[in-house]
Amino acid sequence: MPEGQLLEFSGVTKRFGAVPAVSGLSARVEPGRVTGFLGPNGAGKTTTLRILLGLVRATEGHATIGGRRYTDLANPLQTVGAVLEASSFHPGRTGAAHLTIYAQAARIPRSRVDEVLELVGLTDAAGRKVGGYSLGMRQRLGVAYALLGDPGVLVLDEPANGLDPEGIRWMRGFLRELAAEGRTVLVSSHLLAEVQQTVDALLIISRGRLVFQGSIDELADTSEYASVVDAPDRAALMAALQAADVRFEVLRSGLTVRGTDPVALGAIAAGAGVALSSLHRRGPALEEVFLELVNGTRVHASAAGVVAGADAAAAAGTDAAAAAGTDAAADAGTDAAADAGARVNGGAGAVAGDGARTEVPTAEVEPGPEADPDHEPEPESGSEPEPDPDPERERTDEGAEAALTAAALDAGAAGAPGAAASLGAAAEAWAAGRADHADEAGATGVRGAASDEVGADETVEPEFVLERTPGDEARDTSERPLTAAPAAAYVVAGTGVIDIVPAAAPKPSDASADAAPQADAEAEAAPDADADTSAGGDAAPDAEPQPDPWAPEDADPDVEAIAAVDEELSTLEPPEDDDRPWEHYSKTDADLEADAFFAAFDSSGDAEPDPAPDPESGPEPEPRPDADPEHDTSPTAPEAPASPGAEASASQEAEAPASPGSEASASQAAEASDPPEAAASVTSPDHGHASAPGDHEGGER
Ligand SMILES: Nc1ncnc2c1ncn2[C@@H]1O[C@H](COP(=O)(O)OP(=O)(O)OP(=O)(O)O)[C@@H](O)[C@H]1O
Repeated sequence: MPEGQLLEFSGVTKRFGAVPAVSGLSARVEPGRVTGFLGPNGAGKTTTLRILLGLVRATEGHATIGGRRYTDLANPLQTVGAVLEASSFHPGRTGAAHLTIYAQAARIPRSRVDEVLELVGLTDAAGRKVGGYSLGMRQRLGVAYALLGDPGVLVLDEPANGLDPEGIRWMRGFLRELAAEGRTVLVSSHLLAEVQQTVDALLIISRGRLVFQGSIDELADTSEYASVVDAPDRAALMAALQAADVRFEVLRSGLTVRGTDPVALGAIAAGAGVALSSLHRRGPALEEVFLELVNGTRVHASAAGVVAGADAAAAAGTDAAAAAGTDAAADAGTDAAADAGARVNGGAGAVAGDGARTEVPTAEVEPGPEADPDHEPEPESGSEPEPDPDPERERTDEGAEAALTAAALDAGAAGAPGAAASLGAAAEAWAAGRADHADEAGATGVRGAASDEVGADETVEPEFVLERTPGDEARDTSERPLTAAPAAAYVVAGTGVIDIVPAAAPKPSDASADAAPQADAEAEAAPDADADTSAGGDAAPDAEPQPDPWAPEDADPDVEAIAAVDEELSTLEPPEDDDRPWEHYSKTDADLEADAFFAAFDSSGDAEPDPAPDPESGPEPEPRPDADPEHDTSPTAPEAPASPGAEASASQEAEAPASPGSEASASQAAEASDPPEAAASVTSPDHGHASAPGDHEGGER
């Protein structure tokens, strides 16, 4: 039986620029229980969980799992199963293929895939592509992924999202079972009602601060509770209570007693031989208590030290002021003063939950008593960050850090041979590369490698996925030569769910590592063999012959194995009962002809012939009488959009409409000649690294 581990947060603070996402959070999460991690939107739950999972670096403090930081775990996948969001699975892979690939990378027996699919009730849908899964099915798949390594710790971010009532009931029972087995289960939610029936313990945060820690029973003060008792013979009951010196109020619903709990009342009635018709405890609605805690009008002793200096901003109901924070306060290390509502002038930048930068309206907050400059903020319990023993951790390049994290995350075991090791090494190669070029992160458009600045998307999702911007090619080849292209790399979604990206074979003229995500996208297209995959097929005759990353002699053996698993487990045809047939639509010959016909008109206005075609790029493409789907899915296709050669190909493709019969390639070129779009599809936060099934499935719509 897997062993649950104690999770500890010690003075965890995270600031994104001026935005304090988490402030001095100290808490414990015990094994053998389901712990709810509650807070309103933007309270800092996800950030805290990401810190726990090593996906985000804490500004101060640390979080440990069984006394170790995540990055120090020997077998992370077997220790912690985590799902931070349900949507980051590649839509072109089947549920079974996803899990099999992760299992393989972590050296988990393949039989475990069937087990976890069964556990989450997805056996029947195992062979369907995730693009056709409902949100609830993705949640289940996320849980299956988390359980793959049979870990003792489960960390689930809003697992009930998207589940129907039956699914929510299932999830509740399932989590309780896992906790009953001794595992540590930490579940976030922004609704108390959602977790109320499931959790044994609660952590509640508001604006990054812990405001409650304890059991649900402890949420309200015992003095706020009353017992209501009644009996068919009410007079006899009243006499019994009076004899026991218990004061009561007579209401229509029964006798209301304060200060005596229901057990004691039951005993008194039993002692007097009075049969009861009702006995229950009545207290303030827990939802109200929760709201009061998060808006700062109620302070609970369990977090008294942490929330000391009651938050004037909260009292004034000015969330914006709290979110804005003040640099001055942060600099002075007086978070309490910042929250107390030091006057904030001007709008402040903040990042919305979806990662988009938004302007927080100016909030003028009169300083409350705690904003008094003489006011000494109370020390936060346990918030003193321990000095980090490892100076390496002090590096500010979060991209590199995240790469290392990812390497550890899925490698299964440090130094594990085979796929896990080679993939981990690849991630480390990236990490090293990023560390050396941290200052270039913004310029090269590597998302997630930026600093803590507000607006920087610091999630780890794209750490190994380059969004190419014009000029990247030059930097890639001259300023950042890679001595060896990684055999494969990870794509870590912002959610923490990881995908494995086989990379293109190294090639001097190409930053081959950059092609990896595209290769992944195309890898998905390959089994489907659809017609208008990309312009790569047409580009092939013009460009230098490219090594085929999928040819057996060029492919890393492990990558090949992964591709084989993919192919084996991917259904080429949707099942008959498929409820999303459009996800699997493949273009017919007639569709292709129509595309070609209209593309000729479109291109005549949009795609000007290139007056000076690059002489290096080879001869004009041969006009083709028709668009040959086989040709379009040429193995060289993966490299075209992401490599420098692709631009040359694309510009040549723009000429194609002038050549009779080449309209089909023109339409494909139009799709391929927009590298930023291709890059965006690789790093979409909604899909981890793919924006839509059609992007990867050879023109499926
Ligand atoms: N990468 C980032 N860059 C800048 N600010 C961020 C970033 N990630 C989170 N934040 C900010 O940190 C705060 C906490 O966000 P977080 O996502 O942790 O909250 P949450 O409690 O999980 O919210 P929700 O319930 O809406 O998911 C918010 O103000 C958010 O805008």
